[in-house]
Amino acid sequence: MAPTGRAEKAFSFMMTLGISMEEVKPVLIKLLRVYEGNWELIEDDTYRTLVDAYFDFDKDKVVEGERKPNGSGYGGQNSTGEPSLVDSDDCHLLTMDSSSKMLSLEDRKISSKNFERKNIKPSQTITEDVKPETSSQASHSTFSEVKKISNLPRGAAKDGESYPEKASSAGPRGQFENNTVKPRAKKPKLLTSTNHNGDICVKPLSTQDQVLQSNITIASSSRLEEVKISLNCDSALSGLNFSIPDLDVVMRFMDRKYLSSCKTVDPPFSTAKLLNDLCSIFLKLGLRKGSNSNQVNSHSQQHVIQGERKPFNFISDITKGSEKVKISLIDEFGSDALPKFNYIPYNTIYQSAIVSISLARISDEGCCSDCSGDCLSSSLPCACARETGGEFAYTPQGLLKEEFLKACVTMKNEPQEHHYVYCQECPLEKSKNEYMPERCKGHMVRKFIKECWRKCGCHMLCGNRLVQRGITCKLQVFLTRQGKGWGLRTLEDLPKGTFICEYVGEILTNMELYDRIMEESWNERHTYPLTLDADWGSEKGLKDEEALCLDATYNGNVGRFVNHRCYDANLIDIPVEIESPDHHYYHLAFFTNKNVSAYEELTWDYGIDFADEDHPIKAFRCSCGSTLCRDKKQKGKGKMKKPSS
Ligand SMILES: C[S@@+](CC[C@H](N)C(=O)[O-])C[C@H]1O[C@@H](n2cnc3c(N)ncnc32)[C@H](O)[C@@H]1O
Repeated sequence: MAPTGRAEKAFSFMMTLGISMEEVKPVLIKLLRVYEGNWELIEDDTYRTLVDAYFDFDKDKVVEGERKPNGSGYGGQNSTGEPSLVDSDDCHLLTMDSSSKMLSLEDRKISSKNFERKNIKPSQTITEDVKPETSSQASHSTFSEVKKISNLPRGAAKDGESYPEKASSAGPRGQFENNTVKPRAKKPKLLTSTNHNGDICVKPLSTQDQVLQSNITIASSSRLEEVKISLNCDSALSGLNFSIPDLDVVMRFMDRKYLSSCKTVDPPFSTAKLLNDLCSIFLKLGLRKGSNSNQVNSHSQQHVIQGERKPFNFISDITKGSEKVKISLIDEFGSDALPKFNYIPYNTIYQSAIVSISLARISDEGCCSDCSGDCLSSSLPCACARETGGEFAYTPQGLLKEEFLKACVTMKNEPQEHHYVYCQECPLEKSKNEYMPERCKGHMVRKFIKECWRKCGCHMLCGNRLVQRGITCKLQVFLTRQGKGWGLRTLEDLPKGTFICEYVGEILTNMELYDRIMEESWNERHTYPLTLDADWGSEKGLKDEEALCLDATYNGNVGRFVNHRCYDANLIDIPVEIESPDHHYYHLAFFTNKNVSAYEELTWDYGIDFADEDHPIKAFRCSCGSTLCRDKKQKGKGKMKKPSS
């Protein structure tokens, strides 16, 4: 029996706590029985009941060993005196009731093996074997090469024409000045191995030295750890199946116990109790992990012999600590290789791109040096709101304003002739054929947001500094089921207008991108370049070094995982000016354009025109699943009308 949508969501949520489907399933079935199928009670308060029930179940199973007869377990009362939910006999029967689509116990055990660092080979870094690239090859482009560039995701299209998508720029948080990505090795093999090192993987499985590790820092006053709280594990634990649990998971259990459930206001609360609980949760999770990891080894051997099962993968933070929030990655099916790229939180110049950032270029009229505090709370909008017609684009709650969002969505979905500008010499056409470039096909005029920046007098927490403060939502990279590869989803409900993330990559000139595509076979399954062309049409004689693109193939952030959806995607990409007053360079930020529920995939419309016969080689066969899908080659698709916004 395949899990229902609600069960799937519950499993996905528990996965984020590092608990597999196999482990959750018996508890969930029990709860459903006890609550007579009332899902609300289970889903309430972000699955609090399920987590608590699982935890009690797990505790009884692992710590107490053999379950006692009815009365002391889930059928009676648990140690906290709360009614328990499952009895041991049923539990056994229910565990046998595994559906073929769910991970079996073997899956879970084997999967843990994949957490081992050895499964992700120590990578060569991007600094190895590097040679600078030249862009000179571009001038020798042939017709077939020209065709290849059409493989890129393309920008919002005008009447059936489409162009490389726009993206935006560099270090919103002011980090990229003079940061140049070291020249990339020419062989993709080298580069693609730069991906995940130990920092971002779940720790290796239980070993004696881990077991005996002590003084594990759980909190500190700052990174310097002037004052810190450490956990000290008793060496007697080495005699048990104990392995250091993932601290992130421990903290989430604590959050759940105290914060999400508002237990902090209960009379029994005390700091000492909280810290004791932290220790006991650490112990319980460690024992669970230890007992799992012991089983892993034997089963992973079985895996090799039988060659049937593949592990699933879980990485607790793909950002390597470079974002304010951790972003996990999960492959519930164990069916795909881990993504190979280097995580960077800010756009970074690859080599020749010119991105002028200087305070002198920001005029006094172009910033708000006289402001202080929060610009959004002042009675008159400051100079930084001029770009958006004298009104700030953001609400005091940190969301995009409804009217602004609506105007952007309308422009994207229903572009009019006057929404386009045309270059005299289009960099895109020039990169395809330098000597006889074709006529510019037009670039969509974009609505920009302008954020306050360093010359402004306001606070870093000013409401007009949203994108530059970085990602704050709970996000997860996951393996999609529709053959789209990896995708991005939210782990929490998000209101319309929420900032999700930027699209971050290497800043390349258009020529460099072309060279990159030509030099390499570019046979990769997925492609990640975008064109920052919002300003191309409005300037005469744009220099090559000013016609910029972003490529997240080798270096990028979580934005590189956002898949395409035709028309009714839940994200919209909006150009944001932060540190660079000219619009050669800008940031491309994703915002939700509707309310999005937890565990929904986040998608944006790449603007690809699948019907464009001039570009027979498509970037991909679209499987977005939208009833408005533009890829009419997909079976069962008729002529689709654009939605009105
Ligand atoms: C920017 S990447 C998105 C992340 C990518 N899925 C991955 O696994 O890394 C763009 C690529 O994802 C795939 N993709 C995105 N949206 C898709 C869709 N609607 N249908 C099929 N493939 C899609 C295509 O291979 C495309 O070249």
